[in-house]
Formats: sequence, C-alpha cells, structure tokens
Amino acid sequence: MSRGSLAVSHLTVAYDRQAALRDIDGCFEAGSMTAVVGPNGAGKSTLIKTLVGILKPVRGRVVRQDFAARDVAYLPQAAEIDRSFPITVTDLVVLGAWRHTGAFGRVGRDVMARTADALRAVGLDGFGQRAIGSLSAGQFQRVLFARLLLQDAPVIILDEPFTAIDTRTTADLLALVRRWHGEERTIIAVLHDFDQVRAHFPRALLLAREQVAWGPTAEALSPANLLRARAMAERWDETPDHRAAA
Ligand SMILES: Nc1ncnc2c1ncn2[C@@H]1O[C@H](COP(=O)(O)OP(=O)(O)OP(=O)(O)O)[C@@H](O)[C@H]1O
Repeated sequence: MSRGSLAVSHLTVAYDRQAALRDIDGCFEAGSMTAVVGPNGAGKSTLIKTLVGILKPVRGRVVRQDFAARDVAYLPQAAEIDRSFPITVTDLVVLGAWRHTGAFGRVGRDVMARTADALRAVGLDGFGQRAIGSLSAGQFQRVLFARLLLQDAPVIILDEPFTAIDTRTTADLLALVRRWHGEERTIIAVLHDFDQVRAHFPRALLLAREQVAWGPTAEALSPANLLRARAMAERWDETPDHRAAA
C-alpha cells in the first residue's frame, strides 16, 4: 500500500488567539508509525484535530500527499464519543464502510460479511445485535477498531486509543495496529505509555506546545528531551494562562 504521507509545515494552531501549538514542522512519511507524546496540555489532540481537518491552523499548513481527506480513518478520544445513541454494534461498524457504500447507500452482502469478519478479528463474534450503550469500555473500543477495519484507510490516526482500556484489550488492539503497520498504512497515535511507545512505535513526536523532538523513538525520547519537555510543562503550570498569543 505505502501511500499517504502527511507533511506539516510550520504549523501554529490557536484557540481564541492563544497558541496551543507553535511552529510544528516535519513529515509523517507514507507507511511510517509514529507516536505523538508529551505532557498533559502539550497540544497532542490539537495536532491530531488539525491533521484530520477539524481545526484550521493560524499559520502553516498540512499537506496530504497521495490521498484524499476521506482516506483518513480517525479515532477520537473516548470522551468525545456519544455512546447514548441507540444503535447496534453492527450498525456502528457498517458505518465504517461509508467510503464504499456512500452515506445512504445500500449495505450489501459484501459489507455485512466484512462486518462479521471485523467483529471476529476484534474478538466480538456474536455481539452484532447488542446496543452500543450496553458494552464495557474495552468492548466498545474493540467495536471502534472493527469500524476502522471496515474503513480500510491508508492513513489511520488514533487519539489515546488505549487510555482506560484493560491490558488484554490493549494487547489485542495493539496487535491490530501493528498489523496495519505491516500493511504499510501510515499510523499516527497519541499515547501516554512510554514503554509501549518504545516497544512498538519506530518513530515519536515529542510535543510541549512546541516540537521538542521528532524522529526515531530512542532519540526523540532521550532523557535530555524528556527533561526539556517536563521543564517546559512546569513553566506553563506556574502561570495561569501560559499560552502565548498566536
Ligand atoms: N476547545 C478549546 N478551547 C480553548 N482551549 C483549548 C481547547 N482545547 C484545548 N485547549 C487548550 O489547548 C492546550 C492543548 O490542549 P490539547 O488537548 O491539545 O493537549 P493534549 O496534549 O492533548 O493534552 P492531554 O494529554 O491532557 O489530552 C491546552 O492548554 C488546552 O487547555
């Protein structure tokens, strides 16, 4: 596959003219697998939302190479997803196929078969008719990964996919992410667990409102870089509105 690089050029993103992220510059190469890490409030979700087009930069830009906006599969943070919507597991997973079926297209036998395969792949065989509101947090995350499988996108962007998820589910879903990497999809994931990042993610982008480091994980997450990121975060904590004017 190996298509779908995302170049980020001198990107500055602000809320109410306060910069949350300043001058980020680099490239998520096609087929690369990158963890986005940094202290709380470092701008990780802000970057992700800008990459997927939810936020517009005040300076700089994101350049998609060899793929369209609809070729991106995006998993938001769990807290941003409304689970009270009364639909079944199957209905939610089928939505992943909208690129192929169209928003109001008929769901054919092929999509139903792929949905069943996807549910099996995430360990939820037999859950198709359950209401999404009745699932545990881990089961719901498995459903969202099944939907990503249906999306079959060259670029996959995950915001804290394993936060508040049990160890077993994390291991299963991480195996899927590694499989996608093996299929040369471009993977970008916000993560908090440094051991997990070091073990599984070849590249890392360390943020602290600015770009502290971006490169091979061992170098990007060197003790010196982590200290620098922490020191930058401590400076924000000392002042109530620490964000600089954009
Ligand atoms: N909708 C918003 N309006 C105003 N400020 C915001 C908004 N969303 C985020 N911010 C601010 O932008 C900064 C970066 O937030 P962001 O959520 O991107 O950080 P993060 O690194 O993802 O944090 P965490 O690890 O806690 O999820 C923070 O100061 C945050 O308070």
